[in-house]
Amino acid sequence: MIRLGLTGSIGMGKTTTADFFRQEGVPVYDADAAVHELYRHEAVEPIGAVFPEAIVDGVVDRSILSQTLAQNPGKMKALEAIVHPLVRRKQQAFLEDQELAGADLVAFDIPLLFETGGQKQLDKVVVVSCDAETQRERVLARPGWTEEKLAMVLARQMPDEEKRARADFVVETGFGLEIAQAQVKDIVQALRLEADVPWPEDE
Ligand SMILES: CC(C)(COP(=O)(O)OP(=O)(O)OC[C@H]1O[C@@H](n2cnc3c(N)ncnc32)[C@H](O)[C@@H]1O)[C@@H](O)C(=O)NCCC(=O)NCCS
Ligand SMILES: Nc1ncnc2c1ncn2[C@@H]1O[C@H](COP(=O)(O)OP(=O)(O)OP(=O)(O)O)[C@@H](O)[C@H]1O
Repeated sequence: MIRLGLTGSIGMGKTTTADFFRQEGVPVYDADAAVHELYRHEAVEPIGAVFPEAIVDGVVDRSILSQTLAQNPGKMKALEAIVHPLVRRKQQAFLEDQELAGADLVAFDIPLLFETGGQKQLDKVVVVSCDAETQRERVLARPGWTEEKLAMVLARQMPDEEKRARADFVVETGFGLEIAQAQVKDIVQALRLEADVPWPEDE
């Protein structure tokens, strides 16, 4: 089984690109979705111990958490120390399920893949990328996002240029959906060919 990482900085188009992989029949683990789920269940208690104001009706309120972090960016480290080990556990469970199901190719959509060293457990990495101005416009168009919040997030992410340099494949999302989808098809085809190569027989 080939384990493919899918990463890219904020607003680069990871979610959209992950859906193109799903359309090619590739099961995709979604780290952001895992965090959303954790904020309703396992992460509520440990986050409540450090950020009591962020627990509303028994779940983590992301907008309150964001406000706390904007006032005190140093607290992001404490949050990551709680969230990242829980996310890794969910990722491991996904991998085991897919191994049992006999999948030939699986992808892991992980925003902070390089920043957390997660690529070491994967075989190849796809970086999703576009120009910085398009990225900024996309993020600031989202409700609740400001220049300050974007700067706080970007400061904790590896620069796009460095990610591109480390990639096995780059999907360009600044030229429309069709071009990006065609690139995904090519990547999946190349990886499936690689996975099909039979091992040389023992002599
Ligand atoms: C800061 C929070 C509250 C903002 O929530 P909100 O719903 O507004 O945004 P969302 O979670 O969709 O994040 C949007 C993007 O921000 C980036 N981002 C999120 N957390 C981080 C982080 N700790 N460091 C760098 N970038 C981050 C990612 O590119 C992500 O895709 C939230 O992102 C959070 O709790 N982050 C800490 C957990 C974490 O590290 N998640 C990253 C994926 S494992
Ligand atoms: N290939 C593309 N062509 C045109 N627009 C795109 C393309 N890929 C993504 N977009 C647009 O860019 C925006 C951000 O995309 P998406 O939500 O997939 O990014 P993301 O990397 O998952 O973001 P985040 O890291 O912030 O969660 C969306 O409005 C999406 O429609």
